[in-house]
Amino acid sequence: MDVKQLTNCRVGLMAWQLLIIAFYIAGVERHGFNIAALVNLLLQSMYLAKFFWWEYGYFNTLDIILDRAGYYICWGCLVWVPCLYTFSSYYLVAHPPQISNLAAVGAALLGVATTLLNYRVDYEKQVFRSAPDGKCVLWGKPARYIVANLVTSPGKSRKLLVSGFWGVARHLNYTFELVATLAWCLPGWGLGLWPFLYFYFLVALLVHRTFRDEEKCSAQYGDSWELYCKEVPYRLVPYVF
Ligand SMILES: NC(=O)C1=CN([C@@H]2O[C@H](COP(=O)(O)OP(=O)(O)OC[C@H]3O[C@@H](n4cnc5c(N)ncnc54)[C@H](OP(=O)(O)O)[C@@H]3O)[C@@H](O)[C@H]2O)C=CC1
Ligand SMILES: CC(C)CCC[C@@H](C)[C@H]1CC[C@H]2C3=CC=C4C[C@@H](O)CC[C@]4(C)[C@H]3CC[C@]12C
Repeated sequence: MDVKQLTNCRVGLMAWQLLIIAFYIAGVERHGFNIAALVNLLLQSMYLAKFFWWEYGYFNTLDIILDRAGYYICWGCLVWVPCLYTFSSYYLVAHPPQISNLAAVGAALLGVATTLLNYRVDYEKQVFRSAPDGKCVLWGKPARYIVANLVTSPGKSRKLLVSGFWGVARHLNYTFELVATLAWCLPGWGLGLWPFLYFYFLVALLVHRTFRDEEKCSAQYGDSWELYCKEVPYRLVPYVF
């Protein structure tokens, strides 16, 4: 049995989905139907559906490859995810959204677009890594890549994609994820800072994760990683960071 698949995917993320449905129903029972609360629920449900669609790709990430099934992951997924990740919906139960229907539709469009883009970035890497010899087409052109020698296993190498989104910035999946999260928190606009609690946490987590992931890549690929960073100089937002 895969302990991390059980804690992260089966318990943590399914609790996230069930709790936000319960919070939405509690909000409707208290204050009646509100389109902004529905947008908050539907955007997160879309994000979670996308996660389960892509779940196989998750098995190649830091959480599964690098982290052990210790306190950080177990407590994080069993307690932190159900409490903090659902917080924007929890807050709306006692404080009904104040934004207009038009603003709610705007948030919905932003959320759908950035969730799809987040998926697309992860998908491009998955397609590239599973193509024989890295031969695949991205954005209408054959994918370009750097052959990165593995310092940790001399004689072996892997390919680093420099086409498509992976040629624009080194962690564009995080950038789109942050905007998607902001979009589902927007129904709490005008209710103070609390509805955005998960968004602040995610900014800190993902900025820290860019450094953690790159430390791992630098140790793994050495000079080849430096070369990739020269080709793709920005982490999250081109020309900014
Ligand atoms: N909501 C949340 O709490 C969080 C959500 N996420 C989301 O989870 C998803 C996965 O993110 P994450 O786990 O951080 O990992 P990533 O999908 O960003 O993968 C990072 C790994 O990909 C490989 N890689 C890096 N650059 C390239 C390249 N140019 N070409 C090919 N391979 C490359 C490296 O591994 P190697 O070369 O060794 O294979 C690197 O360690 C994302 O959508 C992210 O937004 C992530 C963290 C938290
Ligand atoms: C205790 C805390 C300060 C920190 C706990 C962190 C963990 C609970 C989270 C760290 C990384 C998180 C995730 C990574 C990637 C994911 C893919 C995404 O599409 C869905 C969410 C998640 C599984 C996410 C879940 C929580 C973490 C493991």
